[in-house]
Amino acid sequence: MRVNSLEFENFRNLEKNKIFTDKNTNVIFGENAQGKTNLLECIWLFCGGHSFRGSAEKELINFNEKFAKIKLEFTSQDREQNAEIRYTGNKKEVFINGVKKKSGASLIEKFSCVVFSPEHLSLVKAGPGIRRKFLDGALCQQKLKYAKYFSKYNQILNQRNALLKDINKHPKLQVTLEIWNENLASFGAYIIAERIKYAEKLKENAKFFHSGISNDRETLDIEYVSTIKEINVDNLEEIKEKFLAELNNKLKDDLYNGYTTVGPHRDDINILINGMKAKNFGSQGQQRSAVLSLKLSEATVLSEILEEKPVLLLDDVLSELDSKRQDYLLNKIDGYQVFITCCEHNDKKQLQDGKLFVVNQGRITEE
Ligand SMILES: Nc1ncnc2c1ncn2[C@@H]1O[C@H](COP(=O)(O)OP(=O)(O)OP(=O)(O)O)[C@@H](O)[C@H]1O
Repeated sequence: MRVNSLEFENFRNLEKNKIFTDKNTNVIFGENAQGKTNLLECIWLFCGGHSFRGSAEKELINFNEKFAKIKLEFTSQDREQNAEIRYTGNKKEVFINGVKKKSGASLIEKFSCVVFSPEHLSLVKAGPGIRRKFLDGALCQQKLKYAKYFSKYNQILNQRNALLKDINKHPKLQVTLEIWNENLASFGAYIIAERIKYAEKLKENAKFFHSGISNDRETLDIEYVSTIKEINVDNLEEIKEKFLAELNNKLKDDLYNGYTTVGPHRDDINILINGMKAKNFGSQGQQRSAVLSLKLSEATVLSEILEEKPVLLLDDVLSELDSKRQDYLLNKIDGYQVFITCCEHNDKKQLQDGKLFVVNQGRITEE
């Protein structure tokens, strides 16, 4: 998959323009607050979702204007296609190959990107909730069944937690707990198995990318850590039984706390560099490299599903990385079209092949 050109009018601070992109690497260079991230965001919106900065649609329109228009010409499955999004207030109209679509969701099947933005560093730095969200987000996108089971699991979990609180006041209610345990364990077993399988795939690819970024100096490992032990992903019935046993073991704790203390909602993934937890022992550069490797790995797994490589949008990845790591990101990610922002002159000089776009107060020029 690749972007051929991008056109925008009244989009954030970007001056009306049409740019023709390189099929491999595109460096977006400029000082702070010039519009580099706005340009990546503009491409990202064609994936059908919302702004990766969580902005409302009307915030995408230039402060002084009433509408914005963005247009993408891209190649997917060897076919040249185009998509256009028009924003008026909080209203959005989507056109694919000139045909108006009912909703933005129709873009999802047409165009895909994987984005890295500095907020993704929380994958290493923050608590387990962010890492679970990373796994669940990817799996919900890949498998409808996962999305359904995940939503069911959370409903049942909320109901079980409410019941735990009620039992403290009305102990007779405890007999009704069994049915919630049974359901929680059924859906939970599937979630755990799918997450472990996905984490395994991520691990293999992330190892490969991290060894490239670090010039073979570091080994990255990812391990799924479950509150349910010794799991065989091919035996859902067995996982369910183990989950049920664990729910019974922890019943006293759960009643005391008023919430469920075991299950996939309490699981995590460990991200290890050279065998040590990146969160506790990794340098800034190592943590950034680990997250990048994870995101590149996510893109590889997605490529297998799409049978085509998604476009990579890398926002502000080069800072805190030494020149060898930067060289890998600028010149050695094979087969992907990459858009990468930077604000240091030395960083852009490392680009061996591809296009360089300079952003100055929203005006984009090709150098
Ligand atoms: N709707 C809008 N209309 C006009 N300007 C906007 C709008 N939304 C954001 N901006 C402006 O865009 C600029 C920020 O652009 P952007 O986030 O792309 O910066 P950047 O070049 O990526 O900077 P940095 O290197 O600091 O990350 C800000 O000056 C902001 O005021």
